[in-house]
Amino acid sequence: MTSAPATAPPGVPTDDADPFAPDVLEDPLPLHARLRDAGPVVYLSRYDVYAFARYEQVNAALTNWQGFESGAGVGLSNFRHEKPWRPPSLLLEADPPRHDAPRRVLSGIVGARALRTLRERWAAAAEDLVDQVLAGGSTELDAVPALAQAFPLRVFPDAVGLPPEGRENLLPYGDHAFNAFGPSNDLVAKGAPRVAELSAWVNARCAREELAPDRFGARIWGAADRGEITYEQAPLVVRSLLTAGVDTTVHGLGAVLYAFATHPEHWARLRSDPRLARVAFDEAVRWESPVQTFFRTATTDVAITDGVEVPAGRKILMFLAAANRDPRRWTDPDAFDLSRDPSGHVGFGMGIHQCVGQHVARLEAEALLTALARRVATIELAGPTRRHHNNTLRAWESLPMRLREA
Ligand code: HEM
Ligand SMILES: O=C(O)c1ccc(-n2ccnc2)cc1
Repeated sequence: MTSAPATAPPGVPTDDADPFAPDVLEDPLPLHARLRDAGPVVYLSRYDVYAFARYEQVNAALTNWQGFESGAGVGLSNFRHEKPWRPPSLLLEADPPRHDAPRRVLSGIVGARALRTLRERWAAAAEDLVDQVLAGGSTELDAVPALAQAFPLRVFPDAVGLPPEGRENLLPYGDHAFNAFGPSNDLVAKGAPRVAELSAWVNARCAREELAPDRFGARIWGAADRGEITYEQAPLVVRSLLTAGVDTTVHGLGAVLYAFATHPEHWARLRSDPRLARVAFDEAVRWESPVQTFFRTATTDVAITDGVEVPAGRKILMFLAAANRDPRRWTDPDAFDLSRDPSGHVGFGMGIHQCVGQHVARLEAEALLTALARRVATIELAGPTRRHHNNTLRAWESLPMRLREA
């Protein structure tokens, strides 16, 4: 804690922490606890933003789209004052009414009902991948490239209808996009040299002629044929899928694999009842929160608690991960617990912007975990783990693991 700078609002505690500093990205838990304990809202003087770390305030902000808008950007940059690095998202960075039609179209294409036809195909793809990694019997591998990255890249680009060439661009493009929600720090600078090339590749893939028929991408263009969105909007909606669709699930799968590798008793439970795969994934998303933070902008003076308000035009920083471990909301929040009911967690957001891809993520996780549970008796760490730093994502760089075949 430091002395409050001039612009600190009266009655709001101040903290000069840098949530995007390497030591915090390596282990954000102490900062999350400090911010939760400091109060319902904390002024972060370093970035001139208002932080919400408790479940109550994060949930309230997520569901108050009128008071806290996305249209000025959901990163630190305020689009009212700064030019976005790319044309804003028609979903993530839009408010009603502009947000409504793109959202309706996308939820019709990647929503739970729409995915039923993919269930068997993705289950088979997961079994093939597990057969491949277990080819020589029990094995040691790095679960990040071998499973967490390999499986989404095996199923998602095909589901979108992308051509086979260049798919290796998806991960670095998404990594940069998620860094770009944060401050212009070393992580953003690291991605800068490739932004033009990666953006050009992604933008080119959004064109109708690039996309295989009757897949997610082509169906977005089909919605434009029916007048549900315009032909100008269609490629940007495809871009949302390409930006969001890989890095998120890669790190969601990394989180759930790490959770099981460090909780052998839960792996045994999953093996005895593979139906636990879906709740295990949601508990891992609560526990690890692969997407850690998002910003909003106050559209008016918004009252938070008695006498404390966020002034119009200011940015708030919602610590989804801190809310997901708030002892005011969760019993034993730091435990990864398969018996817990994780519903209500904010790892996928809440309200009108709640993750439209959550069903894709759950289906990928269910497919991979079920295939592993069938074939792998024990899963354990087999060496030092390494974090991958990103301004928004909680991620693993390396998860050395030993898989003992059943
Ligand atoms: C573990 C995986 C994932 C996590 C943790 C996650 C998390 C989130 C969160 C927290 C939001 C809310 C953003 C906000 O309130 O500003 C969100 C929105 C969104 N997600 Fe995801 N996501 C995941 C996977 C996906 C996937 C696989 C897709 C695409 C197939 C996707 C597409 C979207 C889109 C388009 C939005 C914006 C929705 C809107 O603004 O109406 N996400 N996601
Ligand atoms: O429209 C975009 O570019 C975009 C949309 C959604 C995400 N996202 C974040 C968490 N789940 C998905 C990222 C980028």
